[in-house]
Amino acid sequence: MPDIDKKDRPVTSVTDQEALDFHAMGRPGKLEINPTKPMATQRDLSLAYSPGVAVPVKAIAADPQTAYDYTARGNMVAVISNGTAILGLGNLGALASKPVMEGKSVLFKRFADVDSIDLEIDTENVDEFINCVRFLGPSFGGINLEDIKAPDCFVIESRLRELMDIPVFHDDQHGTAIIAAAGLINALELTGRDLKTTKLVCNGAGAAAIACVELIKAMGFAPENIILCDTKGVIYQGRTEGMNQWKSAHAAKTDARTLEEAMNGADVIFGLSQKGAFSADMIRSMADRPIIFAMANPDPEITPEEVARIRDDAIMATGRSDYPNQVNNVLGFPYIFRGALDVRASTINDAMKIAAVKALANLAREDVPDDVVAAYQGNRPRFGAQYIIPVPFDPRLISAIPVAVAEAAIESGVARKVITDMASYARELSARRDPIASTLASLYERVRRRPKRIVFAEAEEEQVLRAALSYANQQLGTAILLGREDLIRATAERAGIDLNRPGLEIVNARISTRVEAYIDYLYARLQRHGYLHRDAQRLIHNDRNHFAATMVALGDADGMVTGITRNYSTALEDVRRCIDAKPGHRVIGVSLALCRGRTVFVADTAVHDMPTAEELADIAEEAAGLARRMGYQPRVALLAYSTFGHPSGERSERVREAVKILDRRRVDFEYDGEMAADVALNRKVMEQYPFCRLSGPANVLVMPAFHSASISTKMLQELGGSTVIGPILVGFDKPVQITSMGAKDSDIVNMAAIAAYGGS
Ligand SMILES: NC(=O)C1=CN([C@@H]2O[C@H](COP(=O)(O)OP(=O)(O)OC[C@H]3O[C@@H](n4cnc5c(N)ncnc54)[C@H](OP(=O)(O)O)[C@@H]3O)[C@@H](O)[C@H]2O)C=CC1
Ligand SMILES: CC(=O)C(=O)O
Ligand SMILES: [Mg+2]
Repeated sequence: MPDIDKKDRPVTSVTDQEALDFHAMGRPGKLEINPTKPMATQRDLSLAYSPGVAVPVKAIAADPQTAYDYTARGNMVAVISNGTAILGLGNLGALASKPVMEGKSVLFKRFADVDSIDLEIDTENVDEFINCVRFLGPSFGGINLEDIKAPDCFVIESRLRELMDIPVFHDDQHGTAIIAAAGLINALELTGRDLKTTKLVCNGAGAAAIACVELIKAMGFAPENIILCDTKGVIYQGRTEGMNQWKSAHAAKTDARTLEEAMNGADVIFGLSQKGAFSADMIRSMADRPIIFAMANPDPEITPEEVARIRDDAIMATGRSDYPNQVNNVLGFPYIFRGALDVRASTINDAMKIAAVKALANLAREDVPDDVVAAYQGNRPRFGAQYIIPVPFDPRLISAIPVAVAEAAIESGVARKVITDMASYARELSARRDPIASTLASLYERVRRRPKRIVFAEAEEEQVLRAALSYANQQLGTAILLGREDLIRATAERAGIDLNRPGLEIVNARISTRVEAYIDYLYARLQRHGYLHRDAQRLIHNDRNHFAATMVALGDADGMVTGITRNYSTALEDVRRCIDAKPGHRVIGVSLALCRGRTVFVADTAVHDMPTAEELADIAEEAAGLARRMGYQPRVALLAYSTFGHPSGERSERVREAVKILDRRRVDFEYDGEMAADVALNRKVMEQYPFCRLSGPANVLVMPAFHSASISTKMLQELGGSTVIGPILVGFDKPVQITSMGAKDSDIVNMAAIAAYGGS
């Protein structure tokens, strides 16, 4: 008998006390509501409430579609339950279902930026429930029904679908069916099975089970190969006990009467019933390489550890987050509603569900990005028995699934808004989840229009190769992979990266025909700085940063990215030996801090330790230039601990002097200082200085020294929940970007895109 494999143990687990503490800490529960408009002044109140609010009221009365423009309806989904089938815990009532419903609402927001509110309706009467929900249509863009027991859920959903003109979707039915079907397609592929001949048993004949069976039949699974079981055993033709019309529709022609008999020789078992429903003997009796989806929550019908004790050839999935292969509707409902809302679909139909199944199944077969690896304790999942379905933290889900759903809605005629440019819709979707993506979206777009050749100086490293591949895949240009070809190929092989795709080009420094030209160039630059010809030879032959930077200097590449294998200042010195500052410019580092929808440029976060007044003025100019190139109107604050002379002090003197230098230079952007950070960033505090020349809160902060720049950006990141991009190097004559050591592939590709943009 096989040992319990380490891979089958939960990757995390929580105690009951931890779960209670988590829900109780801070503000109890998991949800709060935040306004989207300022509500600070008398004028704000006049606009948001009386009298201003009357204007959209009249507009909506005249044209109901404008509710999507003037209210939150179009992005708002209600999660509604009566608590009659809470997970696999049974009927514990409406109130007890609230933690699950709050959880679903939070997942809507977290994964797909859909606003959502939970509504627990305290009735088990089907008509009362329907009457309660049917009149809520004006409030929501969609209704997500949850944890309502069968068969009531079937009646409730179908009646509400008739009565309401927005999507009504019972998640336990269709969400579960979509994910299970996607996992099943991949598990069949991995075990070499055909949909038409595979034998499947489904334990449970409630909401989730009936929908799963219906969906896989619609996708081509042979009805005669499926047996459903419930608490009374096999649902066979002619059975009368505990039946309803939904079970009857799937009654099997079989002699099997118990789950045990049904599972004997079965290829696939779906558990949508209750904890512990599968015994060791049942699992033992299944066919070779069985597919076991034990999806009951919170505890599966059988655990992966138990299965591993019985046999080692199974593909095993559960509904839980702490085992591999989580077949759970969390992978579906946020993204399916996202796509449906974005095209204002009147319903979620079969075409949209099947599109979601295919998109999910396909995604699991692709290489995963570092963000997923980071979310899963450094394990990189690869398509196989332990990874048949994407993981919930996969950032690609937000663009892959809604696009497929929206396209299917449009094609099947249920969309009330048509999206014509799906590629740009996919980019908008990524930006919804990732503030970096949204900030850099227009930059990426510009690079796509004028693709660039960027040299990835450390291409023997796996994350650099992934970034290069992503750079090429995103049509940003050609990624030049610098390194020893045999090592690059070995890394690519290990990572499953195909180097033969267009947009990737290997440059082997050792055999490049350009080596002599690069040595001559470098020797000419360094000979009066203590370097011999053989030193230049050594740097070009042995050092990737010098080779890459010289390539860029001599125009063999448009830009470079490096930094993974060497600390920042060393990499910067390497580059500086090969490339100068642009005439009249100074090389500095600017970090972008993204916090609650606000972007602030902070400088200098890379080069100058204790800048002089002259240098501070240069830093202000360079940072303002970058802000402008990235589409912002710069408002530059030169920061200090004091504000306009108070309290006076020697350290602020340098900053005051820098402002005077900018005055003399007659620069063409707004700037002022010296000022404290709250004056710079808070309109109200700034109003105490009516003479301040900034027209609004600063978006470029010039720090008095490197230590304050570094400390403040790191504090913003750790305490303020900000996302920080950079430092971005500006001022070099040729585009060069340096990442931090250990940067993820997505960080590297952002830096490569910024380098490419620098040359645009
Ligand atoms: N992983 C996922 O994403 C999801 C998992 N689920 C899980 O599926 C299960 C069912 O949920 P749902 O369909 O919403 O609930 P329902 O109440 O609608 O249905 C429950 C079904 O399970 C059957 N059942 C209960 N216990 C057993 C048992 N020991 N043996 C055989 N059948 C049994 C019931 O049989 P009978 O008809 O005879 O009463 C009924 O048919 C839950 O554990 C839930 O957590 C649900 C949705 C999503
Ligand atoms: C996951 C889920 O919705 C359930 O178990 O009911
Ligand atoms: Mg549920």
